Formats: sequence, C-alpha cells, structure tokens
Amino acid sequence: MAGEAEPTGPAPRRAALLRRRAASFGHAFRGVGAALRTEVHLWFHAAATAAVLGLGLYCGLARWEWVAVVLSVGAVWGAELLNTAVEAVVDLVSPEYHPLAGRAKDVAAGAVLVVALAALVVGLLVFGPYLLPIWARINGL
Ligand SMILES: Nc1ncnc2c1ncn2[C@@H]1O[C@H](COP(=O)(O)OP(=O)(O)OP(=O)(O)O)[C@@H](O)[C@H]1O
Repeated sequence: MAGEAEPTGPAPRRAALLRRRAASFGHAFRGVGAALRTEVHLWFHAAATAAVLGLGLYCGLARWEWVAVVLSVGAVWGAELLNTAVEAVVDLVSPEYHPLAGRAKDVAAGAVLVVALAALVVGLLVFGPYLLPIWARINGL
C-alpha cells in the first residue's frame, strides 16, 4: 500500500502479503460486480449459467461431463469480462471514432463469439445423449 512502511521480520511480512492478496481478491470481486451492474447481457449469462447447472443436476452428469460444462461456463464468463474490460479501456482512450478502436472492440467481441460457440458444442455433446431420448419419447419416436 502506498505510504505504508515495509514490515520487517517474517511474520509481519507474511501478514502484509496475505493482506495484499485479500485486497486483490476484493478488487477482482468488485470488477465482477461492476460488470454485472453495467452490462445487462451478463444477466442473460447468469440466467443461462443457472439453467445449465440445473439441467446438469437434473441429468445427473458424470464427473468428466461436469468438468467440461464448468470449464465451458467459466471460459464464457472469462471472455465476457475481458470483453467488458477491453470496451471500457477503448472508450477511455478513444471516445471518438477510430478504426483501431473499432477493430479492438470487434476482435474482443469475436473472442467471446468463439468461446460461446465452443461452449455450445460442448453443451450439445454433453447434454445431447441425455435430452435426445426425452425429446424422442415426448414426440412418440
Ligand atoms: N471509438 C470507436 N471507434 C470506432 N468504432 C467503434 C468505436 N466504438 C465502438 N465502435 C464500433 O461499434 C461496435 C459496437 O460498440 P459498442 O461500444 O456499442 O459495443 P457493444 O458490442 O454494443 O457492447 P455493449 O452493448 O456491451 O456496449 C464495436 O464493435 C465497433 O465496431
């Protein structure tokens, strides 16, 4: 922390390190909270995440299937948050129109699209075998 004297001795140094780590976690959670407050489409992601996790419980997914689903959901959230950060930085440094600013935003949005499409494929591969028989039964096939 600025202006704070460096602690001496192993125990105070460890305590200071832990305080800094805790503060970093606090900043990260504040970032997620700020993104949720400002980006309405993240609420759609929150609802989709809840639906996917609920469906996973309903289907009784195997351990490896949960691994694939949790990694996919986490990747989409990570990409969305990075996209939000890129948008904020671009708006800060280039509030006026600039082709590079547009490209930066488009590429960041493209990253979200790629991860979301991969997550969709994972979802079809994982949930397909559980949901297809139910769909077939409902349709009398
Ligand atoms: N400063 C800029 N200079 C040039 N093009 C820009 C600029 N800002 C935005 N754009 C273009 O407009 C598109 C939409 O930008 P915008 O900031 O509205 O993001 P968005 O994708 O609608 O996200 P959100 O709705 O979360 O703000 C960008 O992908 C980019 O092509």
